[in-house]
Amino acid sequence: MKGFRARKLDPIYLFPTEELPVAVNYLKKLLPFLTEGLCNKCNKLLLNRVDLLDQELSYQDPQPVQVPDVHCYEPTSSPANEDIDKYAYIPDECCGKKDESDTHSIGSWNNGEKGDCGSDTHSIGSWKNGEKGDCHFDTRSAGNWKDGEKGECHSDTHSIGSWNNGEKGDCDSDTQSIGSWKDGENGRLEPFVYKSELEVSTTSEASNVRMSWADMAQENGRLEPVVYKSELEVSTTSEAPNVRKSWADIARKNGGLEPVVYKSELEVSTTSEAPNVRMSWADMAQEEEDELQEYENSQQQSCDPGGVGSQEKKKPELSRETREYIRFMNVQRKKDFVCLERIKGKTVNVLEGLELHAGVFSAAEQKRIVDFVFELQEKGSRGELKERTYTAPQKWMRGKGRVTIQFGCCYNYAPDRKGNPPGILRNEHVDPIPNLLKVMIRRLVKWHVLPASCVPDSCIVNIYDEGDCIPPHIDNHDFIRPFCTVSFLSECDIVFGSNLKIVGPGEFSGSAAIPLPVGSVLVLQGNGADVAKHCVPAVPCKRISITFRKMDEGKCPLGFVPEPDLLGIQPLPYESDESNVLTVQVKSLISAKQRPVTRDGGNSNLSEKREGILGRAPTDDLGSHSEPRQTIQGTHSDNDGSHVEPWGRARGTLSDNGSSHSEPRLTTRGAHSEPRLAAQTARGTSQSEARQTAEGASHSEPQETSQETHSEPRPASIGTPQSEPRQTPRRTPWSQQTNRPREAHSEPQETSQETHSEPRRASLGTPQSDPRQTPRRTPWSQQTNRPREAHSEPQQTSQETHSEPRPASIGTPQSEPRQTPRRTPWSQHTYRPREAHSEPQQTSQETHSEPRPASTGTPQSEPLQTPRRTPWSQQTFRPRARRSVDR
Ligand SMILES: O=C(O)CCC(=O)C(=O)O
Ligand SMILES: [Fe+2]
Repeated sequence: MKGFRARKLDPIYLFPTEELPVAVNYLKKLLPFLTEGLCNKCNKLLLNRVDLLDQELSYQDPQPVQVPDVHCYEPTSSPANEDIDKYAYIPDECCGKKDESDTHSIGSWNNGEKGDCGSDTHSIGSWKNGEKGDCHFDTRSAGNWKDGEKGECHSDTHSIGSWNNGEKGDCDSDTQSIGSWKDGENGRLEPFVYKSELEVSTTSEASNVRMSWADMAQENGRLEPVVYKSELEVSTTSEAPNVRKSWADIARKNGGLEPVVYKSELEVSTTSEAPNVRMSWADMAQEEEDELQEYENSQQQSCDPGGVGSQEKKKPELSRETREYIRFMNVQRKKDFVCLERIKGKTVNVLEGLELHAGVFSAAEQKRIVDFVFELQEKGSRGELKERTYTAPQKWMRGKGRVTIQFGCCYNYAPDRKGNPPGILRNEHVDPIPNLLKVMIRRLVKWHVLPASCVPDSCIVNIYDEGDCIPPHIDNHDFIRPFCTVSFLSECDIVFGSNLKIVGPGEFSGSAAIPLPVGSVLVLQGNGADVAKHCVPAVPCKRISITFRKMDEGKCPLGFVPEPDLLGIQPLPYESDESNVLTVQVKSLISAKQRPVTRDGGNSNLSEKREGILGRAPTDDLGSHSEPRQTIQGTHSDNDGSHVEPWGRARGTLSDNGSSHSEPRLTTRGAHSEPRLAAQTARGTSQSEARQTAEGASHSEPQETSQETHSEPRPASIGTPQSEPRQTPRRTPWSQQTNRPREAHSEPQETSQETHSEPRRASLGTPQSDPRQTPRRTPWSQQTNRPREAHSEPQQTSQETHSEPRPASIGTPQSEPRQTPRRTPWSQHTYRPREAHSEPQQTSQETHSEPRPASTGTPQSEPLQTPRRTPWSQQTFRPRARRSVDR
């Protein structure tokens, strides 16, 4: 302690005192890096210094560490405690609570060969460095260091910046972690983002590409007719998949978007492989009379002269009711997600119950909502919201999590220092749901996104800065199902699986990665909500999500009064037959609209070629796109391409096109078109039955079981090269995702590796040589459903495996030494069956090795440090490759 005090002038003391505990904690966690390559002496010296700091801190603040409260931090009375509160220090020790839930860790680091956590682990900065550091029970750790051979965790884990860095750092559980290690440039909500967006949007080249809602949104109200025109043009082109550039795409560049980028997007967008259906929504975004616009008008009558408001003041030709109905009918709904896992000997579609709805919020609406969220954030940061409403992580801390703003109830994602369990804190109060968000709720119910029986009465706004994440978790059952989350600003993946793994700081791998398009609504229920955990790995650029949930009646905050204007919401009538006047009217309007326009001036029947945000659209009429929830179930089991189930046809198309893809998984492809039935059968059989199985088993089962559990059967034909050497997870685009069963047992050994090499998005068009340290995203508009060039990547089988189709035009140099994850457009994702058991190692690994979208086109030899993502359209639910992050 003496020596320590003598070093009081060390730079470490430039830190505010209250920040030291976290700094020291991080230092401890970073020790493996800091000491790597050092001689013993230096190593010891460094260790001693950190240790001294630690001792000093203990001396200064003997407070016990607290559990991280990811979404809802405990208020504290002192700055020092505040830090602790927010980052939840918990002793890293097994406390014997084997309730398969909630591991709360901050910066935990499993560094052993097997870093599996089989239980409820609450750790902060725990460091498992041994070969076995197994803990199959509730472990609460803070900054501990375990030298075990296995540090396994099979449970609900809430971690902040946790990092499993061992060869097997499996966490098959609910992990609530805040954060990736990132430079907490917190709250970079500078207006210039918008400015740059605006700049871009006004460039001539950009205008044509911007047909997405997001594109329009960035116009900040200046929705020039030409934009709509171009949107329409684009949308009618047959192949141009993606013109949609999100604000975030632009925003992330912080103003640095070169026109050439847009140009290339345009080029891509005009290529004709994938039509863009979104223009219809965009067109409809002009709905000045819709609810959101009305809200806008009522809230800011004086704002935006010449902007969206005035633009849209043009006299609508149709009644508001008709226009709303058109929009409603154009909502694209994907409800057939499939990712099979083997749980307790049964095959379970862990994505059963998930739905993705696109086109629910127009670009203009998104813009309003995002602006409103930023206003809320500012209010919160100024202390103008209730204490528990607004929570912002400390800016100086990497992996600090994200800003959260809660309404309706205070939700404790993890036990807090007061000992409150996860769930709704009935004695805490937050602000009521703002009007605009209530408008959103009404939209969600009216448009059949959420059932009228489940009108949300609470919500949480998540504001992710680049690098922020939400760790694996299952939403607490204080909220009933379904619930949903709406995405804004930028697309990102949400990863699902019964056995999610921590791959690195803010990086997680799982069975399936689903891209969340800007403006989309993901509905969670069934297995997708309760068997699979979900997480959002560190986002490549700023993102906002709003999660709407209805509280269980018995769990509402004391004194809670339901919002009167959320009562009695009536869903719009939906009738698939011609008896509904609106339906007829809308259909004729839409078919008229679709017919003529193509970008090149030719005629094209949009209905034949367009591709929706959720994948390739069915070739039939509107009904295909807009079928409400009730149609889903029946549709799943049959693959007849009926328009009740639009995506079945979409998948068929993809399968058919499989041969055209340059990706080497010919077998897989072949398998795609053929085994669909099998897949669906599997799905059908698994859903009801499997859920029960999975419910009890998925979260906390011991390893032996889990091994079997997770080893899924798959059609041999879909074999993914077992030998793939990939180091990091990759994602495959959505549009290529099919509902085929994953391949089981085809993989030789270590599951985990594959596991971690899972879903990724192959990069499109992002310069590989890019010196940036942070992930770049490829503009939506560049995302195409073209097969990526196969074998262009330097390595072996895996390469093949992962070389999925990608837009040739957007080809990214394969040899580039990328450091950060890249994403591939979801339009290329396919849900192919995962390959099971192809991995070389032991059972436990298998246990945790989840299905992953086979990769796509990324060179196996790539020195990636972080997971890469593969475009949606290329995504398949193949078994994940073993974890790629080798130490
Ligand atoms: O940000 C997202 O899309 C997911 C949010 C989420 O999982 C949650 O709020 O529980
Ligand atoms: Fe969630």
